[in-house]
Amino acid sequence: MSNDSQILFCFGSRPELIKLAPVYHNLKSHFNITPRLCDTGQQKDLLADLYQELDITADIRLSVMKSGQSLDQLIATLTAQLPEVIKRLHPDLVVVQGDTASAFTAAMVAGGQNVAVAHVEAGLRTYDITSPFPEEIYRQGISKIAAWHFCPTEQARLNLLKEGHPENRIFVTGNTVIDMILRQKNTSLPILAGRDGKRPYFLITLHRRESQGEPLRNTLATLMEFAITNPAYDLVMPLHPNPATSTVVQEMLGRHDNIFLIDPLPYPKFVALMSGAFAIITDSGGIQEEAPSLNVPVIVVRTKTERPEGVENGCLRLAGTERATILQELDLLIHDKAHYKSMQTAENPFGDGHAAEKIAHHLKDIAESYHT
Ligand SMILES: CC(=O)N[C@@H]1[C@@H](OP(=O)(O)OP(=O)(O)OC[C@H]2O[C@@H](n3ccc(=O)[nH]c3=O)[C@H](O)[C@@H]2O)O[C@H](CO)[C@@H](O)[C@@H]1O
Repeated sequence: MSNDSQILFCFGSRPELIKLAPVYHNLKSHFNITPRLCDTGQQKDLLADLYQELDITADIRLSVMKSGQSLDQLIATLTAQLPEVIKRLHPDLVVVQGDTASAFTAAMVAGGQNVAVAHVEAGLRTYDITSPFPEEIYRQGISKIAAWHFCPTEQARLNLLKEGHPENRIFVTGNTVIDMILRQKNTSLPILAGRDGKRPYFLITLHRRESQGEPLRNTLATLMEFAITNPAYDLVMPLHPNPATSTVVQEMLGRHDNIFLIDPLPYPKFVALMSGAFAIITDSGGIQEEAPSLNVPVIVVRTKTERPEGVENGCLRLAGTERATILQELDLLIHDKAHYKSMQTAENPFGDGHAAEKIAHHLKDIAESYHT
């Protein structure tokens, strides 16, 4: 590849940076290519420490967030600012990851400037644009624009083939988050004030937009009931900075002996917290992929998942957001040892830890083919 060839990564959230970091490091170490990085600023606070932890520096940091801003306003601001970035850097290829507003807008702007787009974590689908909302809209939109698709699983590839994408533009690589999790060094568990470290705990994260309102309240009331009736277990919950969820969580789960609400944790500490958990209750996407590599069962409090492979393999259970189904899954975990063991030992279908090197290899060839 000629030295002048340019790859630009555009991202804005914690999971995008976590999942793009292994690709970035592979391009640098195996091909001597340093991709340019444009951080849109969508989750500025969550990314602050992450750069240091991942040994990465962004070339461009936009500052697009305003308090109370809607996703439409964010997209409008990014649509106004990104063309200038792309014109100035003149990349041969723009790489986006996943399903955020930043990824969607970057793909749209790059596509509009006739710059090829490559999509990491392509082909995840529920085919319901209300769940996850608005991520399903963003990822379907990105697939329409992208010329190259890196799928974590064979199922994701089949989704894209069914939608008519050409076979020779789709690569099954595994998910880069597995590369990341397998390379995490053992970090000691964070000490939580007032918590006896010997008690088993459920780790909880909740932040999906479509759950806000009734589904979130149902889930939280159920978790409180579980905490009261099962005092031998602790519930530990790092709060997502989105006030729409954290305010309700504080109101409904605050001030209870075996419930610990904490600030978001730096990635290595969070991985340690996942590793030590009895089980995880979450609506996060990345955690559904990571936890099976740590042999920790996951209860997904969503009505749909775009990760059916995890349910089929037995590492994830889809509990929905209703009291009866959530309690049923939690009771099974604490009372049925064979069930717990089978979840704990189920194979992780989302990757083998070599996704990033495969993607980096393709990106190098692709960028070279576009370079003039
Ligand atoms: C619809 C959907 O599923 N979409 C997903 C969505 O992301 P998500 O739902 O996975 O987002 P979060 O749950 O916020 O982040 C998770 C990451 O954060 C780490 N973590 C967590 C708490 C903490 O205190 N400290 C941390 O370090 C954790 O280990 C994990 O790696 O967008 C991504 C980007 O496009 C997509 O890839 C992805 O499909």
